[in-house]
Amino acid sequence: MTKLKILVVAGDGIGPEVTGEAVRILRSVAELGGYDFQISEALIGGVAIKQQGTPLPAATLSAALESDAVLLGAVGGNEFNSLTPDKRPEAGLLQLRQALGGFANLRPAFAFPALSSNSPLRPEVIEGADILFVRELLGGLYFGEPRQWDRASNSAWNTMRYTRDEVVRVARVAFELASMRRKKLTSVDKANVLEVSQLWRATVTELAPQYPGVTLEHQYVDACAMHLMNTPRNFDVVLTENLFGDILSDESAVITGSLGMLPSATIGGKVNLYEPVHGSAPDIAGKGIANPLGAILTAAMLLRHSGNLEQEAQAIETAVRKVLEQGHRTADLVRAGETPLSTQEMGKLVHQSVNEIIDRHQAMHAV
Ligand SMILES: NC(=O)C1=CN([C@@H]2O[C@H](COP(=O)(O)OP(=O)(O)OC[C@H]3O[C@@H](n4cnc5c(N)ncnc54)[C@H](O)[C@@H]3O)[C@@H](O)[C@H]2O)C=CC1
Ligand SMILES: CC(C)CC(=O)C(=O)O
Ligand SMILES: [Mg+2]
Repeated sequence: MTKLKILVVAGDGIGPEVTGEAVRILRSVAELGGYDFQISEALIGGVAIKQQGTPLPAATLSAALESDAVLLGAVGGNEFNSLTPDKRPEAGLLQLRQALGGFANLRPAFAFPALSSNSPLRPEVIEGADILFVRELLGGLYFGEPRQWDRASNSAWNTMRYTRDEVVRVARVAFELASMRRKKLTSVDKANVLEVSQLWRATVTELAPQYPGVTLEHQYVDACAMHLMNTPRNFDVVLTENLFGDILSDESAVITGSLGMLPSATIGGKVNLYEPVHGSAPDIAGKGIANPLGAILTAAMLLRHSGNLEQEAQAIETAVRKVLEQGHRTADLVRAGETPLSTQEMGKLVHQSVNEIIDRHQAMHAV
């Protein structure tokens, strides 16, 4: 029997709202499949600062390290904006990522046919677009030392630093995933001006002969940002460093129709970390209107990568597609004149649909 110890760190803003819907579905998958999912919760981010004075309490960190998978909502909030980065809710997430050790953040972004009119891009541009970002998650500017805001000299600096080994390990993940997909890898950098990008490009190029079935191309990040919007179908797997991947994956929400649609999984470390791509969305938090589909699709990635439950992962993905095809939309996806569903209403519809798909599958196999 599949056993999974899942730690849920819902965090701030819409984090608890959207993870609530993902967890409801995970519990249901466990019940229908007879799996043993032990799901517990812990504090992270702004809520942890308020209750315990730190964005990543020791109890959260140890519970995370003892889990098979961590499901995160989002962290951050406007009330923390005046704090220095090391004290902010986001620091808790960066510390957690570092401790869990996952360095390859997989961020799929693809066009849902039912949402083609939600994208400002023309339907013929996005139709069939299916991109997998492999974003390096433990290096670059977010972690590089030195970092400082020196008020005396009115200057500030961060450091983008990578070692060859750090590039090799994430590039291997990207090459391998590309070889299982459409066999094209686009490595994104800024090698025309940054030494760190020259190391990145040289390292990726050096690995390429080990993956003869994969076509490798390089793009500068500025041009890539434009190509993603003009010709998204030309991309298969996109490999990039931490900051560039953060930006390009949010940009690619335009292909899908909403940032609220995008899931992610971080693999390669001691414990995999699963989080939707979006943040805590303070502008809509507490209203019950956030789109839970990114978080729900994140739960599907958790079942696939940590539970080896491919069938259940696909059941969730199919349910999301179906509910969208039936015309159901949260506020971020409605068009003029349409009535939006609440977060919970959308979650319940997907939940129902997942149950029906799994029930049907079980009935077929019982015959
Ligand atoms: N993984 C994480 O915990 C992340 C945290 N953040 C933090 O979140 C806070 C807010 O950052 P923003 O730049 O506003 O980014 P954001 O991703 O929270 O929101 C950007 C825009 O997208 C909308 N949006 C995001 N998720 C949505 C959803 N599920 N349904 C409907 N609409 C959605 C928001 O309403 C907002 O208009 C900041 O403190 C930031 O540092 C940002 C990104 C990732
Ligand atoms: C630490 C996070 C706030 C950075 C981010 O935006 C992300 O990982 O998507
Ligand atoms: Mg981001």
